[in-house]
Amino acid sequence: MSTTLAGAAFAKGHGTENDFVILPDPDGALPLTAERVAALCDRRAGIGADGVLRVVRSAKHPDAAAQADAAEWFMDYWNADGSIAEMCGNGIRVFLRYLTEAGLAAGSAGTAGAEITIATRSGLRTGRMGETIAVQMGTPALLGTTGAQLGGVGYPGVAADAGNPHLVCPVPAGELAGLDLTAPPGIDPVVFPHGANVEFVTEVPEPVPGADRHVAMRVYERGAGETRSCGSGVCAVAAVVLGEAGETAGTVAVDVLGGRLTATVDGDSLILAGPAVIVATGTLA
Ligand SMILES: N[C@@H](CCC[C@H](N)C(=O)O)C(=O)O
Repeated sequence: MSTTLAGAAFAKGHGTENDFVILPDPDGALPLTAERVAALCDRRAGIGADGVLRVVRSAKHPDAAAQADAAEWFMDYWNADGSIAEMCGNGIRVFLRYLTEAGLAAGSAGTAGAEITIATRSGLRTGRMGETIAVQMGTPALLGTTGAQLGGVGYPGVAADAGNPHLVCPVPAGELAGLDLTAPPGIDPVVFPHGANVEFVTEVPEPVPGADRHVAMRVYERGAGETRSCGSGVCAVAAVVLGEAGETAGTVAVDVLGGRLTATVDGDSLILAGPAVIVATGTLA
């Protein structure tokens, strides 16, 4: 086993500009550490990304071996600061795009309409391939009211578990763009002992064809800072928006800084849909 990442293949991809370095590592042999992940994600001295997606055979990783019968591949997700997270909704779509473009998806799995199931630290997730990729994420659990502090202002919000922890805070129309997310919002460590991703969300009056509700969101991600999109955050936002309206079904269009995602809820089902592209491949020096 090598002691450095030198010579390792990589790809770079993004989903609504939530960007990732992808490391194909079928046997789980790369010596990945928090420091090396942070160096890869450094936007000046590294490749630059919000996180790393390591592509490992489920059978070869202790966090996924129990899922190996149902999913050949495990998304080993790391945040830009080197911390490990349980879930990444945009990461799943980029991971699936990588699998198909790299020829790692079995059979006809690369063709439009085909479904691919992968393992994550929060369990199995299945995506339907196409120009956009639609992933069955399951409905986040809503865990009650709490709040965030930003610039000395308190924002009441709802805690949600989308496989990873979220806090969804509605803000008045017109305030979203002016929020200063250069520093982490304050959150209650009792409610969030492992930190949280914080979404600020506001209604958008213009209707979106095919959607029942239209909102805009900005997010401060645990382990990455403000990012241009967060798929699991969109799931949490959709669950909160529909929940507060007393609805159990509907499609929510969510504008993020990097584009638009949709979340379609129907009972326990939540399908997150949006684009995912691979933009570069190379070899680490
Ligand atoms: N951007 C991701 C979420 C990545 C993990 C998150 N920062 C955490 O620590 O939970 C997404 O698209 O869901």
